[in-house]
Amino acid sequence: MNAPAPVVASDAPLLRVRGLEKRYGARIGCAAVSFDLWPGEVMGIVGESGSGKSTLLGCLAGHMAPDAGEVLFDVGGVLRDTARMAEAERRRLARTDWAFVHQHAHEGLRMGVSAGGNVGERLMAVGARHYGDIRAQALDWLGRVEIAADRIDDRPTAFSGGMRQRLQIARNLVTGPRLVFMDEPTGGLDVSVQARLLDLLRGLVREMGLSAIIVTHDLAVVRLLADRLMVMKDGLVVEQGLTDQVLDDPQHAYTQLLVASVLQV
Ligand SMILES: Nc1ncnc2c1ncn2[C@@H]1O[C@H](COP(=O)(O)OP(=O)(O)OP(=O)(O)O)[C@@H](O)[C@H]1O
Repeated sequence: MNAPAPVVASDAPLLRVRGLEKRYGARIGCAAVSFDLWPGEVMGIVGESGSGKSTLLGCLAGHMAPDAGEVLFDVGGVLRDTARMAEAERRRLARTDWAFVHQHAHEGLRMGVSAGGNVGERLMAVGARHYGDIRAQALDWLGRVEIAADRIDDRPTAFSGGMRQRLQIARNLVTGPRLVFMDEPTGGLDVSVQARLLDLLRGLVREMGLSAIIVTHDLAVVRLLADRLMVMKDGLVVEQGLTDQVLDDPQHAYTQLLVASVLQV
């Protein structure tokens, strides 16, 4: 008989990860990753290229199956292992409770559908049916991400990189997800566009009390957005703690190097 699922109190974490490991043949993608994410908390994951950030995010978001460990998510007050639940149930969670903001906006948008449609179809996916309400909410969200109302019928192909990324954010947040995964959300954009997007994200995170996990190689992003920080190297977590603490007083030699290399720029 299966052991009963642990019932969690209201002060329990939203996400509990224990001993997570993913290998690609003999190569480690990530290993021995453990942490708790609390409601309303933003965690940044930083590390050099190949350190395992995307692998970890992919395992957390259910895009790939870990080889070992648990990814426990609070579903109705019960911590459920999302890595081992039925595919249909995980897909439902991905639609209702999670959001995923890709680095490249085109991966998270439907390029052949209007801006309003991109936002509206997510509402329809969670049951909205009234056209007027859907359009009104889409319009409201376009405004929140600073896209002019008269662009609602334009396709994202007619948008700039920064606008596309803001549209992807609107599409992801319109349904009020409980956990948002972001993979280099400001990567690949001009510096001035990055700054504006970062400002916008910071406003939304605070206003909505978002719980989020943000992968980035940019320490400015975590400094602005993340309450807590996890530093990865060669697939392992070498340091984690409060963002300011880790960046201002890094303990691990690799983190010291990372912080120093940014200061020199
Ligand atoms: N599909 C794959 N097949 C084999 N090895 C892989 C695959 N994907 C990733 N790896 C390896 O796993 C390790 C972690 O890669 P990962 O992409 O997670 O790192 P990352 O920190 O996200 O890097 P980047 O910042 O460049 O995206 C690396 O050694 C990488 O070569």
